[in-house]
Amino acid sequence: MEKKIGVTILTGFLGAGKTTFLNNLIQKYPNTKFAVIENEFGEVNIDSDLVVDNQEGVFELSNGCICCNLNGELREVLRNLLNCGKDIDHLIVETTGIAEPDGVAAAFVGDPGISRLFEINATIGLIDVQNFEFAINNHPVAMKQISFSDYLVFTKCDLATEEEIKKVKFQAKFINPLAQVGQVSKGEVIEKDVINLKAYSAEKVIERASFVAHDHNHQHGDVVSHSFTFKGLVDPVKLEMWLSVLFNLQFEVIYRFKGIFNIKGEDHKVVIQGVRNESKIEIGSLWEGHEERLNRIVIIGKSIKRAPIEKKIKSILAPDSVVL
Ligand SMILES: Nc1nc2c(ncn2[C@@H]2O[C@H](COP(=O)(O)OP(=O)(O)OP(=O)(O)O)[C@@H](O)[C@H]2O)c(=O)[nH]1
Repeated sequence: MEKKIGVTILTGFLGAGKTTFLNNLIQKYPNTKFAVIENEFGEVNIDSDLVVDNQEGVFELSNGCICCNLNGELREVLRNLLNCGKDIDHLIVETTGIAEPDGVAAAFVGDPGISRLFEINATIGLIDVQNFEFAINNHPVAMKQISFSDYLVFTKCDLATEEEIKKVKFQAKFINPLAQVGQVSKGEVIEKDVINLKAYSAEKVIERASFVAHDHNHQHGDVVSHSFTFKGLVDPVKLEMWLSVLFNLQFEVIYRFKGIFNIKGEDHKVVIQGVRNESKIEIGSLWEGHEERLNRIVIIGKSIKRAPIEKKIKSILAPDSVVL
């Protein structure tokens, strides 16, 4: 099978340090051939001129926001990128500071033509520790960016005290308990192997889910994250019906969905992720003999109530199942 091009999406509120991070990232991997897509809201794309040392080219998407009206053009740029004859290992998409990253990720997850050739690695969310409070209190999109990220990088740590950094990290983890975290100060190259996070792989989802405490909810403003753990065999047809309603009708309030299911008739863990109105279903590892077959779900979104989901969970279990 042809090797897919890894895709990393950079998100973060205006001025959070996305372009700075991008340049550091490219320098960190001198042997990786990067293509970069820069989306800028204005007609003139300045950020593309700020990307340094990139051999494989910077593709621009200007005068609109990639998460909404430029999504068709994103597909066009991806096609051009594949046809340009360059040997590309990894694609980085820098979104505008006001973009909703799920719309961009959905293009890579849901479009079969794209997902055949590109493999989403992760969404990296940049958080300016100094501007965090202002951004989340005044701009719902900043909340969404944090909620959706797989890896959160706290920037401008050189300008804040340890105490301030700790407070921001605590709050961000509260908003998104699934994300891994890192931090940078000006000019630093991030240590983590960020282009190989593989956050969308079944194994990584299973690994991250184990970090989230059982059955709880976190609330920050109107963004809430609920996690559920329950025993029993899940009926695949009922599950599919529920998720299809969730992803098609409620995707505007559900920012992120990750679930590991014990499906009736299946010896492997089934991992389902929701990205906007698209979903990704993967067969994960085998349930080990000694392992307790627990279903786990994490949902992050806006003003989501816990009780209806609990009710729904009971209704997707096969009739002979035991509920925790
Ligand atoms: N002190 C300090 N400044 C930083 C750091 N990261 C970025 N900056 C500065 O913050 C400003 C904004 O950084 P950018 O990388 O352009 O931020 P951006 O998120 O790409 O900005 P937009 O594209 O406008 O949303 C620049 O002046 C950077 O030099 C950091 O870790 N420490």
